[in-house]
Amino acid sequence: MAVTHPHLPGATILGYPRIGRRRELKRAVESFWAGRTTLDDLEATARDLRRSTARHLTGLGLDTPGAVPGSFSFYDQVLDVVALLGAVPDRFADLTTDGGRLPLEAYFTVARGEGDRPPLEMTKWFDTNYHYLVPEIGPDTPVGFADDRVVREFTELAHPDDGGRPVVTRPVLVGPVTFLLLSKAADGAPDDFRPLDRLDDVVAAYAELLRALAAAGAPWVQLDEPALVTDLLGVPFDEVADAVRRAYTALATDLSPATEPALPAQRPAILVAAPYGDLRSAAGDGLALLAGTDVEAIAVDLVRGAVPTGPVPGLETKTLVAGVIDGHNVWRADLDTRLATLEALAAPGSGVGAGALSVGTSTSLLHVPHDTADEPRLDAGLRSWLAFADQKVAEVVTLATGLAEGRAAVADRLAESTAAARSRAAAPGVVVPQVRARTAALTAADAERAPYAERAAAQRARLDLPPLPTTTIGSFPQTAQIRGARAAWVRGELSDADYTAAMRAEIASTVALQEELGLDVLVHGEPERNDMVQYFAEQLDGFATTVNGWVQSYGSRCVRPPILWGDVSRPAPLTVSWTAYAASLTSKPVKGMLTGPVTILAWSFVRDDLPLGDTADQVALALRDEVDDLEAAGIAVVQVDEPALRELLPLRAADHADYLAWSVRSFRLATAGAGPATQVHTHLCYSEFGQVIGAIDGLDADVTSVEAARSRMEIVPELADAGYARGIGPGVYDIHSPRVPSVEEVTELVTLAAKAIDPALVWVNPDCGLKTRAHAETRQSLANLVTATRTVRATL
Ligand code: MET
Ligand SMILES: [Zn+2]
Repeated sequence: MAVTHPHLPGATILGYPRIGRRRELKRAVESFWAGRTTLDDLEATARDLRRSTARHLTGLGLDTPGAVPGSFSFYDQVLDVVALLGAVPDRFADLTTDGGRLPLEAYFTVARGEGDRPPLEMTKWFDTNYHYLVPEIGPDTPVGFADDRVVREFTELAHPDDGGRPVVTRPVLVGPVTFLLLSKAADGAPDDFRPLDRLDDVVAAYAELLRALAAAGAPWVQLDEPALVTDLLGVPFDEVADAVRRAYTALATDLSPATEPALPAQRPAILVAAPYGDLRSAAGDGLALLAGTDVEAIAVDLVRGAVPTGPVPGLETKTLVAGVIDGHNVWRADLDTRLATLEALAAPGSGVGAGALSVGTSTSLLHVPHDTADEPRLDAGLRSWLAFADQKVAEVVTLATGLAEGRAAVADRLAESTAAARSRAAAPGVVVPQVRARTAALTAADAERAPYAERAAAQRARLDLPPLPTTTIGSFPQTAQIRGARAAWVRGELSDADYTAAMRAEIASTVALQEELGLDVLVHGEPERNDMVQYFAEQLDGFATTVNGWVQSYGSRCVRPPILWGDVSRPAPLTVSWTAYAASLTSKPVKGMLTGPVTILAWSFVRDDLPLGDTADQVALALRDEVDDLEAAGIAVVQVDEPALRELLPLRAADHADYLAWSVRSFRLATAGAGPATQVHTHLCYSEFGQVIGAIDGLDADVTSVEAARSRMEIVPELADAGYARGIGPGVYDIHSPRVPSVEEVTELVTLAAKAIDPALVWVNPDCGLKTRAHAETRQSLANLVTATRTVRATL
């Protein structure tokens, strides 16, 4: 039975950036890690940040109880649930206190590892650039209500001790089903054990938390269940549905202890949020599923997901939070059309039958920067088309006012939004006829190179490489000295000429090092690149970069994604002078290094007024021109990195074919201008590639290097089984740690690879670029890699 509950406020957001407008939390956490401040200092900074954020959001118009999300986290929202439950892996068990509580210091240890205790693994959160920590759950992992931090954070804002304005927030947590579906089985768990087997225990702990929140006076709680919008978790919909039904039947009930049945319902009203995609798919109807439970409200993503039309049984007793403002991108919304969507949903004749309607964001605003006002250097026109988190809050509030009071009440804001949309559509650079004409004229032949056999022969003749050629993935250590030179150059303290000289000196020593080590295909080392996407975005037309547009990538790590706002073209060569300089220093082949179209899009804010595949073609053509210029400069090997190929894979299986078609095509467009004697490499990392094996083959690169050390070359037999028959460089050591791999270790992995596929195809290289490593360990690791390769070569 549903409890009587207050209506959800008319306007809300699913979450807000938590790192701080000036990255206060990042600084505070890092200085605590460095031992410069105490735990008390850190807690105090965090409390101030929560307080100022809550009051700020109230001031922006989220001013009714429950409207402000309590979405703070010290590191990661999934790790927060691990802490809530005390569900820490055995190797950290000694860090918990009585009752399984994980003190904050230990919380960070679980996130970051310590000595020989590796941290939880990290992986991408749905189709975003945010990384969460993967819980490890086994049959005996402790699960209980171990930590009341959520309750304390609620209370501290509802009853502030600084005499300031109280804010009644809506605590936000990852829901129990999504938590378990994102977990992996703990080491040593029986083969048939799945984390979801612990659902009842986890739900019991959430029920206790809900009781405690109710006792503290929380009217609402938000449980995020994005597991409902994806087919990528490998669990059939029926099983997810069954888990959701069980969890929310247990939670959305009167939680009074059985011994005191006369007590009123002892829990907050529950909002289940399903961000990042469509609740309804060929696999099943998640909206009907949630509507059939007794939760009080459901938040749907109406940016990615379709707007429901027909009746949804059960929805008549619930609030529908219509996520019409994109939480995942930076564009100002066309409020007029969004309001029309809301009006249609709210109309008594709409047939959807929601009991009440709230206006919300499609996802948490975690994925966008704070405020466009912090970007004074951005072109004023472009800035007026953007909405960062604060602008999005204002949009939500405007729409809610328009819905409640009629269009007249927000007429001026609707008009402003329409005017911004018009100015954007008409602005120079948004549509560039020459760029459009070039993509429109593309034919299938533009994505085709000569047959592989012909290429392979031409490349053999030109490059004359030994069997098992050795190479690296591109970057060499980005030392403090390199970064210092760049910072001084950006500040204007180092002249262009001096900066170029400093980078050239770095390139020269990197080339010398590779020659000394005896590597076969050299690289220039990428010292001039601040970041593998930003470097290109800064030079291509159609992109803008920000100064304060930080978004959390993981933990205290933040990135500033470029904004792709217009048609993309290449005004001048991007990389040629550096690569050509490196090549002038050696007689060995030097590999040119480009970032591929999919990765450039994945790590930027992309435009919403052109299909992604079309934008990818534009980027591809810019890169194609660069490949031409590299060839003309005599470069014989060009690598186009696509580490994000798997990351952009849509959450729904039905969308995969289309995505794989345009992503593969854009890579081929970028590279197919290369003549047969030019060897094209690609590089993939960061994920399991099982789901995109066909696409890897489809890229038609002459050589593919791929992260493989931690999985012990697993990808090689998979590729061989799929009929892949071009060069393959499975990574032979993990570059994420300073550990130097031994000769024996590398020998073993190279041997493994050479057994799993035709040894004539195998290349030897690290898992990924070396930019985060130090010099000494890099030299030693690569020396071992070369020695090991020579040993295996001798056996062939
Ligand atoms: C994340 S993939 C990185 C590839 C790039 N060429 C590098 O070596 O840094
Ligand atoms: Zn990589």
